[in-house]
Amino acid sequence: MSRISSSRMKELLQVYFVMGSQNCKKSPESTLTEALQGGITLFQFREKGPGSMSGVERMELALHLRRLCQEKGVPFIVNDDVDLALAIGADGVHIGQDDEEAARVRERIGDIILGVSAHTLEEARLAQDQGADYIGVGPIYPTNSKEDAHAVQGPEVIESMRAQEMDIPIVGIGGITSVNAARVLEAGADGVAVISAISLAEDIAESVKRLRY
Ligand SMILES: Cc1ncc(COP(=O)(O)OP(=O)(O)O)c(N)n1
Ligand SMILES: Cc1ncsc1CCOP(=O)(O)O
Ligand SMILES: [Mg+2]
Repeated sequence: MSRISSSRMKELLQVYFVMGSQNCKKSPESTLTEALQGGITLFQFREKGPGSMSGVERMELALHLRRLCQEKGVPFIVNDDVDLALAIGADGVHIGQDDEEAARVRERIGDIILGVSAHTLEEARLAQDQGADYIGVGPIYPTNSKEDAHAVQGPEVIESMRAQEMDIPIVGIGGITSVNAARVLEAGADGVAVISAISLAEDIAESVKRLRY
């Protein structure tokens, strides 16, 4: 296997659904099934925060959701937990600045997808040098889905990274909806990463379609 190409990574980032059972009104299985029917291009299992599962229950949920993604050919990324990603044969891992160091994670995971959160140009450059395939930038807008989120940055942070010749695949995250997604793409993002605009939507498949450009 070899590392994913930048052009393929950019395609996969178009509508990136990030979710754990704690984010869902319906069951996580139905929520993901409907999101897949709507056309999400990438999925991140983020079972974390108040109300989330742990232990065997969490592992079983991960395996079930991974199977749903496999059936639709959508890559399955695990948030934070490199051991879980390796144990279940995930397609990738997403880590932040407070997680295990990106260079070390790259050594452990081989060529599967590595996403790293970056809030500044310096963090973005370091992530790229340490083997990230994409960076997640945000929160772009205010979010209710992450208690310890950094300060809101606005789409300008992506504009400024692109102006400094950062060509790495970028996904914006935080408070993104069908109303403001176009602005995030205009700023230079390759796609949008979303929790609540999909997981809490009345019509989940339709909410995904409205995020696709
Ligand atoms: C696509 C994407 N971008 C950013 C994040 C945030 O990661 P992190 O800063 O490690 O925070 P947690 O999600 O772990 O709480 C993400 N998960 N996905
Ligand atoms: C995981 C994460 N990282 C930065 S903001 C955020 C939460 C995004 O959730 P929402 O799309 O509901 O604002
Ligand atoms: Mg993290």
